[in-house]
Amino acid sequence: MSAVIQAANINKRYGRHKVLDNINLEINSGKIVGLIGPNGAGKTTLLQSLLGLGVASGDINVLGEDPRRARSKMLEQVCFIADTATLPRWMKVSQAIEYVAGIHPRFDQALAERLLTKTQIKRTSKIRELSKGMVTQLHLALVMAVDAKLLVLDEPTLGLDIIYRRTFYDALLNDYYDGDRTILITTHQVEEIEHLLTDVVFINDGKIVLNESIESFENQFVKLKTGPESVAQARALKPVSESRTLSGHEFIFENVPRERLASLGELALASLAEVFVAKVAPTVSAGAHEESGHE
Ligand SMILES: Nc1ncnc2c1ncn2[C@@H]1O[C@H](COP(=O)(O)OP(=O)(O)OP(=O)(O)O)[C@@H](O)[C@H]1O
Repeated sequence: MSAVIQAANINKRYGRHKVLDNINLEINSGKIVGLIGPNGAGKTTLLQSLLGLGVASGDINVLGEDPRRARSKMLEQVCFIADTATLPRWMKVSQAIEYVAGIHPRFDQALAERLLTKTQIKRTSKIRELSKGMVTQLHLALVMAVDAKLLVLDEPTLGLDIIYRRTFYDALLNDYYDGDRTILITTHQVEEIEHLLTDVVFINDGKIVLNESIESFENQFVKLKTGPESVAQARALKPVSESRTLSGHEFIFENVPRERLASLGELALASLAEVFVAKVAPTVSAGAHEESGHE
């Protein structure tokens, strides 16, 4: 397995604001990596730095090239869709397809057309006649039809309804991903990508706070559901978060052996969203703890 992205000591400032704070990241081929962080965490800035679209200090190597020196060569093997991507409004859908076919040697026009048949978009429509969600669908169809080694998606399903979001992620996994390609994806809708990721990276305030394969994530974190009788014992084992539910209490633990927890209640897998909230918003869970301490 070879490294597709290697980034070491990446730093970036806007004035006095440190937006990327000594980021180190390595992503191997065949991985589907979720880059997850709250608003303003630095996700887009990091993606842009990795693709040479923004200037950051540090060592960056993407598919064997330094994107700051050989950006066009690197981009031949990369497909990128930004959350702010636009298409010329006067163009017809058919013209947009022909345009990409003309500039991208690895574009599969028939595949793009096939993907569009899963939407309401007509080839004869002008871009300005499409809804916002349909423009995104068109973008995604164009991007997924490019045979790239690395696909970078920044909030790809923003503004899309749940039915199309599901269709898109199904297509990404079943039609696009071949086990060799690498996909780096940012989204706020963590629950929707959880099942397709091989690896997860949490970023907060410009720093990576978690970087694990899903397998090791599932070993590391566990959820305990318990009744009031075991709350004190559970708290003594230092959960990373605690919340009240209708039926009792739920705790998330990090690196606490399951044998120590099993007698306190029911154990379950902790979801990415639950751990994300626990790791990235500790003040919120501390508040929940205080509240539940009154009983
Ligand atoms: N051109 C700029 N000038 C000044 N500050 C910027 C600029 N671009 C981004 N920032 C700041 O850098 C930080 C990271 O922004 P970035 O867009 O990378 O976050 P993000 O994680 O992608 O957020 P979101 O999920 O809201 O899109 C934010 O605090 C933002 O205000």
